[in-house]
Amino acid sequence: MEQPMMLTENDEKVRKALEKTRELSIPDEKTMPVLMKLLEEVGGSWSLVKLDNYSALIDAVLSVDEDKKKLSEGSSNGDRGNNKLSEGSSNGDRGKNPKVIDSPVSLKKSYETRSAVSGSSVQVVQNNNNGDRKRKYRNRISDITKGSESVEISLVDDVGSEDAPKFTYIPHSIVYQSAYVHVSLARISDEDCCANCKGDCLSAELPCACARETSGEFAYTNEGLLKENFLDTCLKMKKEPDRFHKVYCKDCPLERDHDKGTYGKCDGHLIRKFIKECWRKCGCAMHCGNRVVQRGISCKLQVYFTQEGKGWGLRTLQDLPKGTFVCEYIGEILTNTELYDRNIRSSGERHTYPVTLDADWGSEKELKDEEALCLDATICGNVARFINHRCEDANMIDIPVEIETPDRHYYHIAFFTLRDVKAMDELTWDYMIDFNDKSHPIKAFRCCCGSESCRDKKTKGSQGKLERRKIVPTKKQSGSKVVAFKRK
Ligand SMILES: C[S@@+](CC[C@H](N)C(=O)[O-])C[C@H]1O[C@@H](n2cnc3c(N)ncnc32)[C@H](O)[C@@H]1O
Repeated sequence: MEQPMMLTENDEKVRKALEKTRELSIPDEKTMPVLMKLLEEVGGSWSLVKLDNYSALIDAVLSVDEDKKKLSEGSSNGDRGNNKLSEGSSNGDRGKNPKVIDSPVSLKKSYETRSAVSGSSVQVVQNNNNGDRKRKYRNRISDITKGSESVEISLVDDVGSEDAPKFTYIPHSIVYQSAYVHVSLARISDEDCCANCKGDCLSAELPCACARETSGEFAYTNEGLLKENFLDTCLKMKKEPDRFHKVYCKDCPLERDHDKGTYGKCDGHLIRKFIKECWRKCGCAMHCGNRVVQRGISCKLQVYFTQEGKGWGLRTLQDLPKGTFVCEYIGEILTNTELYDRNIRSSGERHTYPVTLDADWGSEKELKDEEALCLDATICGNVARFINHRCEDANMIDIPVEIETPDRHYYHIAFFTLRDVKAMDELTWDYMIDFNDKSHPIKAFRCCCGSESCRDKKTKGSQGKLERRKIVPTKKQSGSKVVAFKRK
């Protein structure tokens, strides 16, 4: 008699497989028996199990759940015979029974095909009880970044109802057409860099020129977290902007009536606190503690389909301490006019993704159109395009970061955690929408944030219902907000 395959969690290969399924919140107890069965089926071939980022294993584990569900549905219909859970393929009744695991040959064939479509939604072809072949979509993309970030970011849809989001993943913002973003070494003066530094600026006896922006103290701790006092001041500025200094544009792009070519009164732009990171002209190394955002995403993140009616959302797969850099807001860099034109042409999509870069708008007498910029992640963007809004008690904040140019028409927007965040918690951001601003020409979405302090009072009792409405910023509050337009 053949000996059953013995697997232990200490086995390196098993450990790696379990890591993958844990990312999808599948407990090890559920994975282990399926993994053993799968290995038996494929003749112990780990290369088949690992193929396409463990898709065979993940599918097999998820199929067990689906099959159990079908079995219980079937038994309540008095249809027990046809829905018996198939233990492999030996009963010759495949047409009627949902499959648990394919034969090695079909498995290999199916996953070879799947590898070719890796990065798009996975189509599972299943037989239903009547033997009809029906298509069911279960979105699970192992890495939406397509290898462009240093970590993989998966996308899962437990609800199983939604098509995979259509957008192009880009890890860095790109000028769409007319935006003026001029990055040049000549523009970086000696005061804006630390050419004489070496290694890690945070370990130096005295803070270098790059700490000047943050009053001679680096914004980051030696552990790579944003300092608490810096975070707290940024939060205060966001919550109580009227207590802080504002600057006013002569012709504010947010107040422009694009049809008449006239401008309303500027509501003012907060003088925001910037982080300034070391960059190319600096003498320090890439591991310098004052280079956090530019090193990119390092947390384990996942895009998932929310249950509350917010569409896709972003969650963390690991505990994150307060002050952790999560990701940057990446998108196409558009001028305000380009965004206006894009919005006019858009057919009122449910989700919108533009964010203004208005931190410097009031500091000049005249702001040219090619200098009034925003980031639009609708067509091209990174994982931040999935961050949903939460009123008042969001767990992240957006902070402007200067990296490659001291010219503040263009800067980075980085998200940091505002408190300790637990693994599997949704990552949220307060978009600063005034849901009660009836005078605004474009209505915001109906908020389903679930916060006790939700500002969208009129939606109380109607959570989960979605309306086709557009994000708009409040004119009274400040921060990296979505762009407003004057529309007839
Ligand atoms: C930047 S996107 C966030 C990702 C989006 N949920 C998706 O599926 O692509 C912003 C859009 O998400 C939705 N959204 C974000 N936060 C929400 C909330 N608290 N309640 C309802 N919808 C929300 C709105 O449709 C909004 O226009």
